Amino acid sequence: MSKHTHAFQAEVARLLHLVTHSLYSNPDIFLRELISNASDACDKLRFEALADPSLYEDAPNLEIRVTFDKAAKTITITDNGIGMSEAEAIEHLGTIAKSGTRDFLQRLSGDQKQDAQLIGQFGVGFYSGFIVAERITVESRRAGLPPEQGVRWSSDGSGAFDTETITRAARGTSVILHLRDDASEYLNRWKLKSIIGKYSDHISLPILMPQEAWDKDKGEYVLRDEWEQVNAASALWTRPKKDISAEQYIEFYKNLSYDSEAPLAWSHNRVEGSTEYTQLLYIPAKAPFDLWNRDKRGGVKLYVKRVFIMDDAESLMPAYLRWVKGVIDSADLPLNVSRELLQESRDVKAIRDGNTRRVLSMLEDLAAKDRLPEGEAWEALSDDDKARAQEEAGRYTRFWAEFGAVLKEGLGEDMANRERIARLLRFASTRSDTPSVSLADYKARMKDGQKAIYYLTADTLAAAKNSPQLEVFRQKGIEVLLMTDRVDEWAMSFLHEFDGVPLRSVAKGAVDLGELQDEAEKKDCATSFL
Ligand SMILES: Nc1ncnc2c1ncn2[C@@H]1O[C@H](COP(=O)(O)OP(=O)(O)OP(=O)(O)O)[C@@H](O)[C@H]1O
Repeated sequence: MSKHTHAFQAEVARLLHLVTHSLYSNPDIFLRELISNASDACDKLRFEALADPSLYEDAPNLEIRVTFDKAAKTITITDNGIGMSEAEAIEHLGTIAKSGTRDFLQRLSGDQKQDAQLIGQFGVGFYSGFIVAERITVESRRAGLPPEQGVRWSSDGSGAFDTETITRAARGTSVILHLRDDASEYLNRWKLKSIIGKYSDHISLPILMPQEAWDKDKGEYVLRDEWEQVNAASALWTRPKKDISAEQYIEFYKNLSYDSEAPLAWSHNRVEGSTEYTQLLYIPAKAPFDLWNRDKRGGVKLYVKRVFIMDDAESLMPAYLRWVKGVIDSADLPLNVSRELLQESRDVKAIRDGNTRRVLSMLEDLAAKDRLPEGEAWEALSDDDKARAQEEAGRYTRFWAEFGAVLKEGLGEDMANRERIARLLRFASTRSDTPSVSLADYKARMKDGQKAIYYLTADTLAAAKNSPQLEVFRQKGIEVLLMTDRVDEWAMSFLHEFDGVPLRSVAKGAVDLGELQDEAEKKDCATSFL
């Protein structure tokens, strides 16, 4: 049972330094992170046990227990999930595997306040325990290994950690936080219970806490041996819509996405028919920093009958919608579905098409409500409706500023929905410096006799506006769309017309302004393009 000391990977050491040294804006999240790990560990066990049911040993009911000890100043979070072998503990708790956390480290600015906020947004998983703990001990035993092959991992969060082999009868993991003196407020049942209620209510496993009773002799509350479930423990998406409040949807989104901002919109549906599934999809308010990484598609989690299957369910969402977050729970897919199978499955294709259509209609809805109704239409609204309309106005503009450029990829990627995507596009133009002009707006104000929608691509708005190619259009009072995203030229090459009107780049040689131009002007114009 010898003890070994290991150095943390340099990146972990940096992260820990930050966690322990920065003023943390919301220390409560340590519990959310550790409960989420415990829940993941149970999901993993359930998944592995599909192939090998003996992994359940004699404890098939998966659960998470949270308790504390005032005298010892500890909080313990225990799960009976997959557990870790000694080698796994060394690897998983000593290095950072997640690319997200690495990106996070790269983005650190050195400004403590800003960086502390960033941690809040990302959540740094296990290491957030060090926000409140001066030492963390983890005791674990992997499902399937004998009790003598348990492990104790321990660290004070500076450069190194120790491991030793222990005997542990129960499968799974206990994370024991030895609290710092200034974190003793967490040695309180009510406090822990309310944090669990706030952040972890949706966790689909029971979270248990010991009950408390008044001890007359001691003159204080003491913990009893009886356990009480403190979360609702029904996966949020399985509950009927009418029983879920907006706050619960938003909190679930924050847990899912690590985004600190509320989403712009969500949509929750049970889809019935030849393929049955539940769909809960969110449109975030802010783009992630890795939006341009087309390979990264961790937004939508796939469950099969409430069993978590995989995280980066690429097959569930096309690349141009990779920023959508949410959950799909299918009743039809086999539980042991593999990545390869996912790609071939007709059910999955149906789910993906359904998701795409759903997101597009959420965006259409946001777009329709982006501007407040005017005149009589506005007057006709009740006060409640006016308030709602005011709240919803401007959301599509926000969406477009964050995600518009990625949505344009859809023109090239998703032929079936090209028309719908085209209606969602917004551009700056010779009439508007902000990207607020839709193709429909443009078409509605085309001049009599104008036969095409004109656009110009350039590196910047200033360059576009100063382009000599616009001169003739200005003279004729014809609006030109100004496009400055890198993706524009590529994307527009897929869009030849909109609602029966052809699209023309003003840069592509002589432009025929048709009846709007007399012959002499046409000649001038043609030479000016040579
Ligand atoms: N309770 C646990 N049971 C089993 N393994 C665990 C447990 N907690 C952590 N681990 C292991 O340690 C790894 C690192 O945990 P950490 O929380 O830092 O990152 P993560 O879980 O991968 O990411 P995140 O928590 O941000 O989703 C996990 O991926 C998992 O393999």
